[in-house]
Amino acid sequence: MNGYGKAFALMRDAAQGPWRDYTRHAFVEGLKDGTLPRAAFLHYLRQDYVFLIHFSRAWALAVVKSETHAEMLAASRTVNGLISEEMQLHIGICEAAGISQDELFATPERPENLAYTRYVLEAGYSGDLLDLLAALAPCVMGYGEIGTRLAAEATSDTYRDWINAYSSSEYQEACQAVGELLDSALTRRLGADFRTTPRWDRLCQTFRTATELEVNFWQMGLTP
Ligand SMILES: Cc1ncc(CO)c(N)n1
Repeated sequence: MNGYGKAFALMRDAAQGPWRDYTRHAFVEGLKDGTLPRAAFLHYLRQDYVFLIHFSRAWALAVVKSETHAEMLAASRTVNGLISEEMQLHIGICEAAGISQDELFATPERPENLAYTRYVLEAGYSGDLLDLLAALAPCVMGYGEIGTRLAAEATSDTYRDWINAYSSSEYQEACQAVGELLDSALTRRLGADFRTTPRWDRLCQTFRTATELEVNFWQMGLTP
């Protein structure tokens, strides 16, 4: 399961344990077999809507931290995809469940949620595009992997809309574009042998921390 680029595969392999905890979390398995309680799913979705607000801000910061037109284009496309596609999924599912947009927008942010997005934003504020992308990659590609696997393995249609959104060709193409952006940004700033540079280990550490914060986010989802 790959196709999201060279650097992503290396960072994921360096964070194997947390990556497994993230992509195979009990919450994910509940989406797969339909045993996840509806209340937990809706609670998660409301928190995730708030997450996506700050996540979009972090991708907007990637436009600010870009050094080429191609980087700006890739980052701004991701901002647009988040705001015009992914957040619409949340609004639509919540509306169908009787949660109005006003209620959704007024969702109080849980600390696990806040910790994650502000960690990502801080990586970008105090670092360069590489620090920011290392913190952003687990979110984008993790859901890409989860979506692909669940589309193949789901034994229930209960959460099919959610699974379809993240296994869709649009979302998968977005993951591939972010993978290419990560590879090219690394090569531009650190050279083709970016793995052998002093910064590489720190970037892998940022990727690992963001992955651990994803695990906490699923755990929060299980406790409405
Ligand atoms: C917590 C979280 N991580 C990643 C994604 C994918 O964008 C999401 N919607 N929510």
